[in-house]
Amino acid sequence: MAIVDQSQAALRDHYENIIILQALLRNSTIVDLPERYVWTQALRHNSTSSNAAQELADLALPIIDISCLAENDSGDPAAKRRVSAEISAACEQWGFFQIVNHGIPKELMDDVDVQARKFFALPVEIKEKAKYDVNLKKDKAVCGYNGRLPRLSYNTPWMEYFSDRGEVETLTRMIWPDGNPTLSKPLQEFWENLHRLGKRLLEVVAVELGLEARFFSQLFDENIYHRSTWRYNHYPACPRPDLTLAMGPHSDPNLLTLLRQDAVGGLQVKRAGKWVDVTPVPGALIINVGDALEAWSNGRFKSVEHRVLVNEHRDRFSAVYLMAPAENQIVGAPPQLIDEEHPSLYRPFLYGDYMEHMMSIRLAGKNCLDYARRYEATPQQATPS
Ligand SMILES: O=C(O)CCC(=O)C(=O)O
Ligand SMILES: [Fe+2]
Repeated sequence: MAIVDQSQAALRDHYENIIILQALLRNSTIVDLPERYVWTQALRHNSTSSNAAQELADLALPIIDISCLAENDSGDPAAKRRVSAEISAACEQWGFFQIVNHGIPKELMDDVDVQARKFFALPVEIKEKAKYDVNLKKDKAVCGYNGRLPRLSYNTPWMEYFSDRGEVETLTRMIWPDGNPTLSKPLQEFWENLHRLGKRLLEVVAVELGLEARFFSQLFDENIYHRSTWRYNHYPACPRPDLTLAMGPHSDPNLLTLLRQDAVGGLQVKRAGKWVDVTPVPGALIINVGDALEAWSNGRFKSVEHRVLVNEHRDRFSAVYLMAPAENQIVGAPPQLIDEEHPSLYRPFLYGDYMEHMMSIRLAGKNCLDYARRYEATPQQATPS
C-alpha cells in the first residue's frame, strides 16, 4: 500500500461508500484502493490469463433491427421470420445481441439517462434513505439504493445502484415522502416498456424453440407474481482501473435480461475463452440469455459470462431489467426439447432454490448452472470449465 494520509484512511473506513471513496481518491495523491475493492489478480482485466480481448477486436455482437416485430404491427411475415431466426441464432451462438428500432422512444431513454444521473449525483446521505435493511427484508436483499454490493460477489464491485422489483415510486418516496415524479415517472415508464418488449422477445424465442408462443411470456402477465428486477447502475470513474472491476465475471440467473448502456463502454462478453467488447450503439438495447433460459431450452440458448470494466476518466451508467419467474416456478426443458440427440442436460429446479444457490455461491463466473447440470447426459462436459 502507498503511504496513506491517516485521516483519509479513517474516513474511508468509516464511510465505505463508493462515491465518498471516489471523491477522496480524486482529491488526493493516494493511488491504492481500499483492500475490499482490489480484485483477485486472476480476475483483473489486465491479468495475462484474461487479457486477450484484443485478439477478438474484429468480432462484434450481432446487431438486429427488430422494427418488423413491433407491437401491433402487421409486419411482413417473411421479414418477421428472418428476424426471429437471427434472434434465435444470436441466442445460440452468442447468448448476447443488440437490438435497434425496438420502439422505445428515444426521448424517454434520454430522460431516463438525465434523471438517473441526477439521482446518483445526490449526496450519499440522501440516497441512503432508500436503502433497505437487508436484515429485515430478506426478499429484498439486493434492492434499494446501495453504494456497494457486499452480498453479490466476494470482491466488491466499483459501483452503486438503485434497484427494486416493484414501483419506482415506492423507493423514491423513501427519500421524498411527497413523491418525485420527475424522477420516478420516466424510470417507471422505461422499465414497463422493457417489460413489454421482453415479453415480445420471449414470444419470439419460444416459437423459435418450437414451443407455444406464450410459453414464457405468460409467466409475466399482469397479476402474475414474478421475480423480475429493474436496476439503475452507476460505475464511477476510478483512478485504478487495473485493480478493480465494475462488475465481475458472471452469468445472469434469470430468464432474459434487457440492458441499456451509455456511450462509455466497458461491458464485455466471453466468447471462446476471450473477452469481447460490447461496443455501444446509440439507441440500442442489449439483450442476453440468462441461466433459466439456458436450462429451459435444454442448453440450446446460451447464458454467457460477462463483466464490466471501470473507466479511468468517465463515469458509466446503465439500466437493466432482469426478467425472472416466480420462486415457485419449475424451470425445466419441456419434452419437445429432449430426445436421443438432445438428452436432458439439466434436472428441473425451482427458480427460488436456484436464486438461493446463487446467493450462497455469489456471482462467480459461469458455475452457477452446475447446480442443475446432469453430467451423465454430456460425457464431454463431465469436467466443469
Ligand atoms: O452494466 C452493465 O453493462 C452490465 C450489468 C450486468 O451485467 C447485470 O446487471 O447483470
Ligand atoms: Fe449481468
